[in-house]
Amino acid sequence: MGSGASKKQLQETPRGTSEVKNSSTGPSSAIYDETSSGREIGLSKAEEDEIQEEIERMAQRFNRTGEDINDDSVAVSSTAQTDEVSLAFESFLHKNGTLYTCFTQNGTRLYFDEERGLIPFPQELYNQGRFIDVQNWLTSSSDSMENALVPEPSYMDNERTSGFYLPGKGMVTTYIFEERTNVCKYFDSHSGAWLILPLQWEMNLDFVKYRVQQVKEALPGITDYKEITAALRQCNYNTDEVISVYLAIFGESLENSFDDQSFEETFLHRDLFERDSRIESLNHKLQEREKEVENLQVRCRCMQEENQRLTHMTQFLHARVAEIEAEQERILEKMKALQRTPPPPPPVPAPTKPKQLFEPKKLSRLSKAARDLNISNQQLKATVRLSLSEFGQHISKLGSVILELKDFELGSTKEIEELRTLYKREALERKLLYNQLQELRGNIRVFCRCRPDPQGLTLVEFPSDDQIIVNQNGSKKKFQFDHVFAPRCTQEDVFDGTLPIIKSCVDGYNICILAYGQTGSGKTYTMMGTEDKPGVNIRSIRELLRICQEREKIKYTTKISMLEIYNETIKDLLSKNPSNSLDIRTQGKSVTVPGLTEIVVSTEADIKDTVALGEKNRTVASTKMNTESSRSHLMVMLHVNGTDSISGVVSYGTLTLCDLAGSERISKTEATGQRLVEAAAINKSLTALGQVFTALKNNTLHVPYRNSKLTHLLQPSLSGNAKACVFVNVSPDAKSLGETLSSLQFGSSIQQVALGKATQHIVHAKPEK
Ligand SMILES: Nc1ncnc2c1ncn2[C@@H]1O[C@H](COP(=O)(O)OP(=O)(O)OP(=O)(O)O)[C@@H](O)[C@H]1O
Repeated sequence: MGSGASKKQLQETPRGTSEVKNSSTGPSSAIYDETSSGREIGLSKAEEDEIQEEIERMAQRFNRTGEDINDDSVAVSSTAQTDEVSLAFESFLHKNGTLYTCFTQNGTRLYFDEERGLIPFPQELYNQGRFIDVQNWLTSSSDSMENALVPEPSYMDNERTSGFYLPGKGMVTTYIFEERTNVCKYFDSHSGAWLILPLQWEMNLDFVKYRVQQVKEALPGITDYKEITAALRQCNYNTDEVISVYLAIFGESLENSFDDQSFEETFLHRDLFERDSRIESLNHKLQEREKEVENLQVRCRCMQEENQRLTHMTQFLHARVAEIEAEQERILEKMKALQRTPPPPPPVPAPTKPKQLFEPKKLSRLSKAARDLNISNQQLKATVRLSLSEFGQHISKLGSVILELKDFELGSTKEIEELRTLYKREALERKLLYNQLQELRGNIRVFCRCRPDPQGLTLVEFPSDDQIIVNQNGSKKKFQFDHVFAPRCTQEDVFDGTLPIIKSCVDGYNICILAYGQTGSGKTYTMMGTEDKPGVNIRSIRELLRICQEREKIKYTTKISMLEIYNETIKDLLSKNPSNSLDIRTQGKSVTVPGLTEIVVSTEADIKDTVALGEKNRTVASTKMNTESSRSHLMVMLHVNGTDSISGVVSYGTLTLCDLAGSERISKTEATGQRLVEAAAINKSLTALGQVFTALKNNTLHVPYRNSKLTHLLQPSLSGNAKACVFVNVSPDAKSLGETLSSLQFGSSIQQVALGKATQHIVHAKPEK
């Protein structure tokens, strides 16, 4: 291969386009004709030679000679001169982002393949890309290239790392890799540059559309076309890769559906997850701080004790010194007195030798002992004084350490207070998020209420406002609910818990509140309450009336009906003949009780009168039947219909308040006769209720609503149209342990029942003129 390519040759050599056109047939050549935009690059002779030499070197390195290449070539002209090289370099941009630099030798377009060396440019590539004006292309992307050459600041490393919540996987770490991906560009004739095609336009390319469709068919759950296009971009337009990425993240669920709601749920989940981890770390910090303070307090106490001990010791030493001084004084006095004492008168001569009372020897010994005593006393006093001053220093040091500790404790207590406030706020926000999620899913809210025990003996504990622990033979069983109302909670507290759910009744939602539990556990107290402490029934009706009256532009009618289900018969408690039984009628999704009395209420007095009438009839009926009220299910229904005078929207909401009969097992009641019949009826209806919840939880096609009058009547409230809330009432006493556990288990199981997002019952009527 020579280097005889001259400028003249370059000019005379037709542009590569026509050469290929001549040597190629089929559709590829046509495409090439349209797209080629190769440009000759003006080079000096020396540069040409240099390039030529480089090409030769490369060919040799790969043991490829010009002849070898010609053998391989498909479209090489045999008559062409072997040493003629056209230095009209052309750049071919493949769809996959590869840029081929070609040149023409002996009328054949060649390019350098890293594996095979110099080879003819393959025919099949012509319709897989296009020739580009490399200079313009480089100019258009020069900014980014320049940037690429500038070393990135170190913080970029951190910017590339991040975290993200993926459903089913939790928080995952992300890293922005520098990988080569295909980029779809368009030629902007105005600027003469290749620019990145915006995603929205890219979606309209047949090439992309086809692939998006493929992904969509494989994963019908993904509805966002733009998102799929973006994913395709990232995966070099490889549909298989996109599909496997989605499946890896979202799993099989995408093969079914993944609608807006699921996305919303995902985001809520993420927020919830983040909040949980924040709460956890706050909790951790709080615990650490509390431990620190506890340690400090212990240290402080030890120091104070030490201080006290030293003070006592100092006092004792002071006293001892005083004692010694007094003793010394006393001895000295005694000695002086002795020395002063005159010798006694000579005794009456006796036959024996007279004995001296104070021999001089003895006296001098005594005085020596007194001197020694004095010296040792002085030494002792000096030692004590030294100790005392050391003690004093020690005590003052201790005092300042104690002060420091107290300061520190104060600071820590403040910090703990702040942490506690933060913790409470996080917990509250978490609760709000959780509620939103529950709302979205349509989960049944389950509240637990524990009644007080008159004897004060209790087997239950309340570690937090959403947990209850039951102590059973030494082992502890923990249950978690949306809220747990401990015995000290008031009727107001309980009502506040239900308020967010109840309120939406005025906007056309069906709301249902059930009270479940054994006899005497406080169901009636929770729902109906007493004269001075009204329960959820009266309070919620009162609140709904208040909201209705507040909304001046919407005209509301509110009606109450009350019924009782006793031994599988329905009694109208507001009727003049409450003992007459009524039937249920089903029409489509609506379930009604034809003939059921509805009384319009608009004031609190109306509510009280109506509810009192219902209760009176219930008592009359139960007396006639020789039974107790708790042996039947009571349902109070408030129908709230509103008409918006401006928009003409009419809403239909119903609030169903249901005080269920006692859930205790027949065996425990030891019922016989009439009581056995009642217990069997209750058992049947509560079992049916359990079956409905189980079917809903398992998403089965058939939900056995019609297995009892109770579930049949509750169908509209438990079939995805409504928001439902269940109170699990429990007693804390030992003899109710079994029933308490079974009620709590029932509550736990229905917590997972998701009714789906509640539907608003509204119609658009013509607005009033
Ligand atoms: N939280 C509470 N605070 C004070 N008293 C309560 C509470 N819960 C229940 N009681 C009292 O306990 C007694 C039994 O309660 P209640 O009648 O509400 O139970 P119940 O579950 O409805 O029973 P039944 O199934 O027989 O109707 C009542 O005297 C009630 O006033």
